[in-house]
Amino acid sequence: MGACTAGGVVHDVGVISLSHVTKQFQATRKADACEAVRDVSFDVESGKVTCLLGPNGSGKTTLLRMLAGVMTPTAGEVVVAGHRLPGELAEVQRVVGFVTGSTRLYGKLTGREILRYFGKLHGIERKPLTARIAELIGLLDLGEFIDKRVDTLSMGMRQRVSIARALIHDPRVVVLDEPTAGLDILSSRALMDLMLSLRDQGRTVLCSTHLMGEVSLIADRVVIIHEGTIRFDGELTELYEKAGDRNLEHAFLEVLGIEKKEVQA
Ligand SMILES: Nc1ncnc2c1ncn2[C@@H]1O[C@H](COP(=O)(O)OP(=O)(O)OP(=O)(O)O)[C@@H](O)[C@H]1O
Repeated sequence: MGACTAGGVVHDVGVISLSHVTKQFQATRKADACEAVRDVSFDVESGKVTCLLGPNGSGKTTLLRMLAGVMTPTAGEVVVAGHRLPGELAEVQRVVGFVTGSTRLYGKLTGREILRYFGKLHGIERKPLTARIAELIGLLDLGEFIDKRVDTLSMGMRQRVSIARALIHDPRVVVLDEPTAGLDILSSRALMDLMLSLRDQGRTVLCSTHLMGEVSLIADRVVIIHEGTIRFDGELTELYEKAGDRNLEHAFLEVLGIEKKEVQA
């Protein structure tokens, strides 16, 4: 793993490293065969927020699942913080926090009980775990509902507990799949602030989103995927340069090669 310096801060290059990664799904009774991700290679560095963008079905979730170790590539190599997947899954799970909308929380437990349970699974001692839970309650504003049963919470409240659960072990690599889906403006802002503060602490943050407003607020770097292949990989400033005096949405559509059709329609 190399290092580069930007603004006097040393960043680890390639904290997440994907090399020629492909994922094919076999045909089932419910779905056709599909190549969701095709020959994808890129590195994600620490001390930056990288946003992964792409239309519905472009392969974002599949890609994020593979680098969080919950799905195995058909071909190619995934290395996270120096640990190769799938062989070193336990090591990867120790350093990665994966926030995904598909996380199911056990409804009969309270948020605090869930955080305690996962904290213990990560081997965190009682005292530091109590302190970490208190910290996350503050950061994600969970105070009002942390002691209520999860099956009595709203979708947005559950999402906030789910984010806290993914961050309980204070991971150095944070991977978030559309984390603000279902959150109100205040909670979305709080989460974006949290991502920025993780970045400022030198963590690696990779986040998928559909919202250009979010991208402009938090992204240092943008990766655009379409039909399973990478179409853009660069600094946010480069995407702004593509946009010229237009907005980011135009630059996004241009990268996808569908801007002209949209304008002519
Ligand atoms: N388990 C699966 N079996 C078969 N095909 C799948 C499976 N999971 C995803 N796919 C297909 O892989 C492609 C990429 O899906 P993926 O969920 O990664 O897209 P996405 O970019 O996250 O989309 P969205 O923005 O809608 O969440 C889609 O064509 C999808 O139908």
